Formats: sequence, C-alpha cells, structure tokens
Amino acid sequence: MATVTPMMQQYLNIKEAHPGVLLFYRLGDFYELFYDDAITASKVLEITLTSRDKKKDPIPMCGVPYHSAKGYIERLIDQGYKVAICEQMEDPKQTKGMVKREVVRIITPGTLIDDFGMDDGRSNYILALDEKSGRFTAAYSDISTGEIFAFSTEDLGVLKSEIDRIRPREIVVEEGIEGLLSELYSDPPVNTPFSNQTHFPLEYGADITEGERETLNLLVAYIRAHNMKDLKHFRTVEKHRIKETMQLNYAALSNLELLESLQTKKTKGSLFWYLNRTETPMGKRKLRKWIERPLLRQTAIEERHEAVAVLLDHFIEREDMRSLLNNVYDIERLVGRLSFGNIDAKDLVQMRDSLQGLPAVAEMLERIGLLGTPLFRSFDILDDVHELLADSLDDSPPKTIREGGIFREGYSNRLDEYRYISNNGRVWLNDYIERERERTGIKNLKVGFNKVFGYYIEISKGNAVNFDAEKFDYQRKQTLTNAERFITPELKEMESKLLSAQDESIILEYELFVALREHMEQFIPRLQTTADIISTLDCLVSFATVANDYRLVRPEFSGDELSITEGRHPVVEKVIGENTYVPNSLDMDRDTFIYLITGPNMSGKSTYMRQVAIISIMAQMGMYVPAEAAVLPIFDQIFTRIGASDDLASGKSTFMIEMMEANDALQNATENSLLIFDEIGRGTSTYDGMSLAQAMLEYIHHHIGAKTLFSTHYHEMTRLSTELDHLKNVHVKATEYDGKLIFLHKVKPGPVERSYGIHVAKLAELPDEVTHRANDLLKTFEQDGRVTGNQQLELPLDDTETFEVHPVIDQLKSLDLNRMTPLDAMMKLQELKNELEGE
Ligand SMILES: Nc1ncnc2c1ncn2[C@@H]1O[C@H](COP(=O)(O)OP(=O)(O)OP(=O)(O)O)[C@@H](O)[C@H]1O
Repeated sequence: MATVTPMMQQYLNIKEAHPGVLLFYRLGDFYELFYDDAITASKVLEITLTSRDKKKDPIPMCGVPYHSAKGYIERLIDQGYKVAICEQMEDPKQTKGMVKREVVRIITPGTLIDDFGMDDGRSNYILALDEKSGRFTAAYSDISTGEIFAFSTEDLGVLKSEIDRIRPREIVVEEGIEGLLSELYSDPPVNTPFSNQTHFPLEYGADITEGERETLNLLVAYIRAHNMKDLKHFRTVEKHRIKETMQLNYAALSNLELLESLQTKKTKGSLFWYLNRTETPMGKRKLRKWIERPLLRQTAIEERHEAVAVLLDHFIEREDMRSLLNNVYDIERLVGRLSFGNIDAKDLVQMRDSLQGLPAVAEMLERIGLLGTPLFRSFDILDDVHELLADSLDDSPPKTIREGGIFREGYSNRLDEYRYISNNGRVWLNDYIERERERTGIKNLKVGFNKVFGYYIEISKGNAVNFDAEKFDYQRKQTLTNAERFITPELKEMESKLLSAQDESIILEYELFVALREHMEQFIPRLQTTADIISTLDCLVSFATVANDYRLVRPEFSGDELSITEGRHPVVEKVIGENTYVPNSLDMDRDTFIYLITGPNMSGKSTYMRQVAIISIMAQMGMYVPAEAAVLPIFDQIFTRIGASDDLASGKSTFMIEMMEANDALQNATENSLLIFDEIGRGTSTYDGMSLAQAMLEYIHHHIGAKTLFSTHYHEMTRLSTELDHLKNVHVKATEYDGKLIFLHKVKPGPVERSYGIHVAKLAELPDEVTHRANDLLKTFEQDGRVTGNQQLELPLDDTETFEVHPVIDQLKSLDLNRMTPLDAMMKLQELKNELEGE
C-alpha cells in the first residue's frame, strides 16, 4: 500500500473513529470529503468529483466552501445521511506542522438543534426503541425544544401506530433488535443500532417504568454521542399515554387527509391547512399534535371548547392577541439554543421581544375571563426576565458574540469606561493634531494609522527638510517619496490606551455575554411553561378565528348519540366554496349504528363519510365543527378503509392492504369506535368482494356495534337492511337530465334507484364509441336478466361464474321461509318465475 501523507493519515484516523458518517474535513476555506464519502456526496449533491494525488495513487475527493456548507449539509441530512464536522482547532498561520483537527459535531436527522434544515412548523423527533421479552419500550424527544417522552406496549400494532404518529426523523434501536424495524416497516426511517450502559440523570414523571428508563438512557446516550453538548433543557420525562387520546393509525391519518393531501403530499388541502391560523411556530407545532391526538376526556375537551367560545365572543381582544402573538418568536427552540450554549445576542433580543407583549396578553386574558381557567392558570409573564434582557441588550447586536456591540450603556461601568476611551479617541486625536500643528508651525501635519507601526504623524517632504525632529521629540519611522513619518511618546501612549480599550471592551463584552447566558439558564423551566401556554393560546385563537370565518358550531357530547345536522366537509367546502357545498345530516344511536351508503361514483359518498370522521376529530380536538348542530359520542378510535393506498414498496397488493386495514378495524374496534369502510371488496372479483363486504358488515353488526359508515357499489347489499336491524340504507342522490348526470350530493334515506356508471364514464370523456357500446351492452345484459337495472355494470368473468351465482338462486337462498306467509311465498315464486322466463 502506498504511504499516505501525514494529513491523509490524520484524516484516516478521524474517519476510523467516526464510522457510518460523512466526514466534512476542514481544509482552509473548504470542507473536503475523500474516498467513498466523496463519491456519495458528489452524487447526492451533484458536485464535481476530483481526486487528490492524481499521479501516484488518486484519492476520490470533493469539497464545498465552508461559508456555503449549510445548504449542502441540509441536503445530505434530508436524504437521511449523517454528517460529521471536523474543524481546524488551531490557526494554520500560527502553527508549525500539522494543524490539529477534531470532530466538533455530528449532525443526524434526529439530533438537530434549531439549525440545518429544520422545519419550524414540525416537531423533530428522535426515537429510541427496545424490546425485552415481548414488551416494546420507546423513548422519544425533540432535542430542539427539550420535550421528552416514554411509553411501552406489548402490542406490535399499537407500537407501529404510535410511531407512525410521532413520525421520528431518526430511530435508535438497541443493538440486536434491528429486525424489529423491518417488521414494522418495509422501508424503515433512518436508524442506527446503538447500545449503552451508562445512566443519565433525568427527571422522571410519574409511572416511568424501569424498562422505559433504560430506553431513555439509550436515547440520551446516543444524543450525547452526537451532539456533545449539554442537555440542560430536557424537561421532566412524560409518560406518553396511549390510552388518553383517540387512536388514529397511519391509514386514518393519511386517508382523512388530516396533515397533508393524499394526492400532493402537501399541507394544502388538509385539515391542518384549514385550521392553521396560528401566529407562532410553537402554535403551529402544537396544532399538529392536537390534530394527531384528539382527546378522550370530556372535561379536557370542553375546556378548549369553552375557551374558543369566549374568544369567539371577543373579536377585538382576539385580534389584538393575534397581533401580539405575531411578535413572539420560537421561544421553545430559543430555549434549546440557550441550553446548548449556542444562543447569540440576536437570539436573546428575539427572546426579549417575544416576552415584551406578554403582560398585555395576560391583561386581555384576564379581561375576558380566561386567565383563571385551568388552561392559562400558570401563565407566567416573565417580566423579570424581560426586564433583565431589556436593560442589558443593545437593540441590534451583531450575530457574532466576539465583536462587541452587544450591551447597552449603563449595563457595566467598566465597559462604559472602555467605550468612552475608544469613542473619545477621535476627539483626542483631532485635538492633538491641532496642538502639534501649532507647536511645530507645520499647517499640513497629519495623523495616520497603519498596521505595521500604528499611529504616526506625517509631514510633507517640503516641510520635513528643515524640520528639527529632536527638538519636538519626534522619532523618524519611515521615509516616503514625498513625506516623512514620525511617532511621539505621547501619541504612542494614547495609542496603546485606545487600542487596548477597544480590545478590552470586546473581551469584556464576550465575558459578560457568557455570564448572562449562564444566568439565563435558571429561567429555562419558566420559559418552557410560558412557551407551552402561548402555543395553546395560539391554537385556540386560531380555532376561534376559523370558527368565526366558516360559521362553525360548538358540538355537544351525549353518550351514544351521533347526530349531525347539515354537516359539511370543512376542506372540500373551503375548496369549492360554501355556496356550492351541499350539507348533509346523519342520525345514529344504539338502534341504528350502520349506514349502508349507495350512489353513483363521484356523487359524494366518500366526502360524506370523511366529513363525519373529520367532524368527530375536530370536536375531540376541542374545536368547533362545520354543521348547524352536532351531538356526538366520544370516539375511542377511528378506523378507515378508504381508496387504494398502494404500498408498492412493501410488495403487498392493493387488495392485501385493503384486507389488512379492514382486519385492523375488525380486530380492534369497540362499540365506541367509528368505522369508515369505503367500497370494501373492490379489489377482487365481484362475488368475492360482495361476500366479504357482507360478512364484514354482519360481523360489525353482531359483534362490534361500532358506528359504521359503509359505502358500496354492490347494490344487492342494500337488501341487508331487512336482516340487520341496526342497519339503515341511505344513498347520495343524483339525477338524469337531458341525458346528462346531475350530482345533487344530497344524502337521502333508502338505497339508490339505479346505477350511473356509464354516465360517469361519459363525464370522464371516454370516447363516445366506448360509452355507446357500453350502453348497448348494458341493455342486452338487462334484457338477459343477468343484470337488473339496479345493478352496477359488472361484467361476469365467465359463464360458469354467472351460472353458479344466478341472481334467482341467490334470492332463493336468502328467503326466510319461517317468516313468510303462504301468500308471500306464492308471490315470490311468481316473481322469480317471471324473472327466469324473461331470460
Ligand atoms: N356535499 C357535497 N357538496 C358539493 N360537492 C360535493 C359534495 N360531496 C362531494 N362533492 C364533490 O364531488 C366530488 C366527488 O366526491 P366523492 O369523492 O366523495 O365521491 P364518491 O361518491 O365517493 O366517488 P367514488 O365512488 O368515485 O369514489 C368531490 O370531489 C367534490 O368536489
């Protein structure tokens, strides 16, 4: 092997100590990457790959300028890579031989601290995972804010659904159980096997178990290994209580488009988009959490409703509070930076400005009667902290803390003195020039400054010829073509005062800043409490604003009743306009808890079903709902089986996923759950699908008793209402006019009268030839009796299948002879015979 240069040897040593990360090795004004790192980075970042030691033994290399490295690092982190920053620890100009270099930080997606590619509207969680004898424990934290939680469960499904909601950017798995992740995900998020024996002192909330503590230690050890900084802002570890919030699995979150649109994967078009009028990043993050975790405890829900009611009633205060909140920066993440010791003076000015409006906010809360309520009771306006910052910091300090200019006059006597000297240096110099001109009689005498010998006096050649330097105590320093330069003891004495005053004041400001920063640390818990209350207020003010703009109403809770009068789907209504949207009602109770919904494609079946789920979620978040009135139960879980959520990466077919989602619902739903089943069985052949759909409905009807909205295009299923007492048929009305299909979007009792598949196909602008032919075929099928006018156009796969399940046989099978009078039986027989004769 070729010998490597000392520098490359240093690189290799550092690289070896940090496996699994891309090493950004500082070389002058660049970060360089070598070997495989260079190949990877050049591909991901689309930068040129070159090589070092081109002749002998080329080493692949690429680099990015250090001042623009941030953007590159963000891209790598975003792609799931980890980056180690290796800095020069000495000034190369003043070092002989190799410059010392060290890794100062390892950046991974889960260990960001309010920098590199962080979305301020989202929590940035890192999660640690362990399993011991069938029990899974998880601990997670957003390091930028210091939140930290733990939970455990024996149910793999619950574990997955919780992790899906936490959406960690990075997972740390206890060494040896890596396999667990592939059980949970076909394409697991960024993850690292890690192990730890050390114990870290954390404050534990009630009920944190021994196993959870171990996982917390794993989490903290990993974070420390990567960030190498203090974690003073970690809050008390809270138990993540699975049972205290409504269960929503990943399917429900995405199908109901709670946080992002299914189609675009963007926020626009989601419930979050509809609800978000928050003014602060903290409020935005909290709103997300509230959407993901609707509440179960009625008093907690009603506390929020009550606050929204009050805020709705006080338009002026609400608007005033919005503009005050608008001036509040991300206190949570500023606190994170404070704890990591990388907060700067500009950040502290943001902190000061954030606190400034708090007394006014408190005063308004008091005036409208909210300050004493449980949500706001511990609101701390932090006036002492505000005063401290207001009295100390300059209004526009520089970003760096090594340049001075941070503190206000009057904060430190010593600093004021230094500043006086350096500020008054100019005045002194002007005065000195005047004096020297007079003393020497040279009118064009000047004072200048250069780096080599500091302040000097300059006399033009003409005047210098007869100048008696000694007499005036001038010492010659430099001769130029047309001038002579001198220094004097007086000038030199003042110079050292001036220069050192400036240096001293910068050093002093730095020291004062570090002291202020340390002093501020004691306020971390109070700042966090206030930040939490501010974010709650931000969400509730946002709720009231939305409730006002879209005419929402306060829902009521009453055990078993689910009654929505003229409900609307908030997002669809917002998109198509309130005048176009057709509201629909629903009335369920213990007697009627299943709605079987029929209607042509595109008529609004899905929208109707989703609207019921979204109204329930909004209500349990503490929000008002889009309806004329709503009396709701408190749902423990909402399950959805909607559309084709293809998971191609998993290698599972659409139908398989459909069945898995249905199974999840059937296994876990209770009578307090809400089930949304949209055209179940669509992914398989007609009779398979129909049988499965019916069997599932029966199961829900007999064994679960959950409130269920079940849409189907199998018209035959509408007959079930005669057998299943708790099932009611409804349909979404459409009508035909002038050969065209008009969607009325109105939900009416009873099954749909006929199918409109071909009309919908026309709307999709299929070639006329195809739709005409389909119409003809339909007529033939109808005449054949193979399809009744009521059925959807479903082409039988082959003749055998048609024969086996002839509709007449099907009807015969479903007859309950014990319940029929002889006359009924006669009539039915006649009807069946007619049907057969028509064939
Ligand atoms: N209540 C309503 N008022 C006005 N327009 C509506 C309403 N409900 C639905 N729509 C409109 O109809 C479109 C189709 O609705 P939706 O997807 O719910 O139909 P669907 O019956 O479930 O269709 P498919 O069976 O093809 O899935 C929606 O995108 C929306 O624009």
